[in-house]
Amino acid sequence: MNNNLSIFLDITGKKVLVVGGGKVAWRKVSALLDKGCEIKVVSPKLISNFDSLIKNGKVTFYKRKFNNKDLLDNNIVFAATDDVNLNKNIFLEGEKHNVLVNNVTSYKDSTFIMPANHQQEFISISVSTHGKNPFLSKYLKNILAKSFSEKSEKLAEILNKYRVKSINEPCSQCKRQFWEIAEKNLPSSLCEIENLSDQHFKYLNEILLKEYNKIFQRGSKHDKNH
Ligand SMILES: C[C@@]1(CC(=O)O)C2=NC(=C\c3[nH]c(c(CCC(=O)O)c3CC(=O)O)Cc3[nH]c(c(CC(=O)O)c3CCC(=O)O)/C=C3\N/C(=C\2)[C@@H](CCC(=O)O)[C@]3(C)CC(=O)O)/[C@H]1CCC(=O)O
Ligand SMILES: NC(=O)c1ccc[n+]([C@@H]2O[C@H](COP(=O)([O-])OP(=O)(O)OC[C@H]3O[C@@H](n4cnc5c(N)ncnc54)[C@H](O)[C@@H]3O)[C@@H](O)[C@H]2O)c1
Repeated sequence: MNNNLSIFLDITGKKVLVVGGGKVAWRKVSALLDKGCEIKVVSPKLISNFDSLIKNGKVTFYKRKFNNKDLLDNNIVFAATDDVNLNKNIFLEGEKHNVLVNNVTSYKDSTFIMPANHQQEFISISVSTHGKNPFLSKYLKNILAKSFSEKSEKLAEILNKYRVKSINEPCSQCKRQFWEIAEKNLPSSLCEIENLSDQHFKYLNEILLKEYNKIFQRGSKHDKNH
């Protein structure tokens, strides 16, 4: 087993430093773009992918080697250099100052690791092998991404309607009952979701609406009587 906690972290307003300016640093910066955080890169060299980001102010670049003081003013640091010892040192310094460090050359000397991620409007898919096999994470994520296409988004859209509708309903037992019935009426595999036709979606929506009205009318009577 491992001690990793899977979480989705809101990084709006966070100060993020990427140490290194190669291909891996670029991948990490790409994942951070448009997430509302402040991105700085420190590295003596940079690949040209960074040029436009620096020009349009999305990334602040410091053309020099990392020094330990760089850690102090940041919430999250990516140690993405090709120097294994330096990356480990950045992690150890981060531990001292409670800064979260992702070390791209050692999952053991990291506070957190990045999963392979595929993001859609309603659904995100993240796969990790607890640091053991990033190729496998990427491979599985790509397979899953194909299955989670517009059909699962459409399903999410329908189900979200009932989530919004029921969120302020006082009867939590009714909510549980509604989602149990919903589950019974849903496909039981990704493959079946992919095969849903517009007619199926229409039918599903009709069933859910009928069940919703039945359960919550029953729910309000239940509340009045007790
Ligand atoms: C998923 C992804 C997310 C991302 O980076 O955003 C990610 N690595 C990706 C790709 C990838 N990485 C590597 C290859 C070449 C094949 C191979 O060597 O295996 C490929 C494939 C490719 O590039 O096609 C090499 C590699 N990676 C690490 C080491 C060092 C080590 O093993 O300790 C080495 C050896 C370096 C060397 O030998 O020189 C370490 C890590 N890589 C992780 C994440 C974390 C664990 C994730 C997990 O739990 O599975 C962790 C621990 C730390 C971290 O970086 O967060 C991203 C896919 C993005 C996408 O979806 O496209
Ligand atoms: N975690 C992953 O997903 C993953 C994937 C592939 C490779 N890797 C490993 O990650 C490392 C980086 O890979 P890359 O392809 O980006 O390498 P790279 O050689 O393209 O880039 C290394 C960068 O580190 C910078 N650097 C070196 N010393 C520095 C210092 N003292 N301060 C600041 N920056 C410094 C260099 O200027 C360069 O920009 C390699 O060791 C590689 O084996 C990790």
